[in-house]
Amino acid sequence: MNAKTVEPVLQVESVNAIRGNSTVVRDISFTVNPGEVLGLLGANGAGKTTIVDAISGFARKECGTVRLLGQDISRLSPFRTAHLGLLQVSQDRELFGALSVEDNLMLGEQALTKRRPGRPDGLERVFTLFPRLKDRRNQRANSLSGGEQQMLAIGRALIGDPVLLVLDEPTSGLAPVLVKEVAEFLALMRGDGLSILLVEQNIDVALELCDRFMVVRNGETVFEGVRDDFGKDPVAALGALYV
Ligand SMILES: Nc1ncnc2c1ncn2[C@@H]1O[C@H](COP(=O)(O)OP(=O)(O)OP(=O)(O)O)[C@@H](O)[C@H]1O
Repeated sequence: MNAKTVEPVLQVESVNAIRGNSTVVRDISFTVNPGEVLGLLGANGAGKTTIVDAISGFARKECGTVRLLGQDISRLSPFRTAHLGLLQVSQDRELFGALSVEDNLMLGEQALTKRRPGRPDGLERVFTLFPRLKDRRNQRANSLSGGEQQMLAIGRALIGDPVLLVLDEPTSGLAPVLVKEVAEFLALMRGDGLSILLVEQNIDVALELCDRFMVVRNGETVFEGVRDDFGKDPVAALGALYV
């Protein structure tokens, strides 16, 4: 495939983003190509969430451009970017605890229905990918394990048929056994050819899943590259970029 002919799913150009009254992210530029998993990495407070929030419209941009499949989405609200297929799963998952697994998933389908009316059943596609959600379809979301809740939050985004899936630290706060489980279902999604922007602090998970890596520190990009760029000890090389 000729790389020059492939239109990126996401193009971010020279974005500065604001939290409160401060510019906490400066001059961020990157692309996500179709079927690629781009890892956005960095230590606590480096600016990862602000970057993805600026892309999806949750955080204010001071300047810069964001394009989704070539369309300028820089000034759109999160609601509009979601309807164009940029679906973000936030760190706190934002599930409706008192609602069933199935009802939580059906809420995700609303984004799809507005964008592409008439598309057939997404629920079954999610249940095929995550049979455990099918087993628990009538259970309340707040009765699920942490890993299952993450699976549900991602399933709800998948049901909206994302052009780009943005995952903000899906393994955050999970016990090691659940981190492994989440990594396994992310690998399944990767195999499905989804385009994913993955915010991740866990170096092992990132190295396992990402095609390319971008590391930020103090709101600026300090590294962009592929696994081979890390040399013989990628865990150490990547860890050194965090500090
Ligand atoms: N509402 C706010 N007002 C001012 N500064 C903020 C606000 N929210 C976040 N910040 C600051 O912005 C910077 C970037 O935070 P951000 O949450 O994007 O980092 P992060 O890399 O996602 O961190 P974490 O991994 O802890 O979620 C931090 O220095 C943080 O203190």
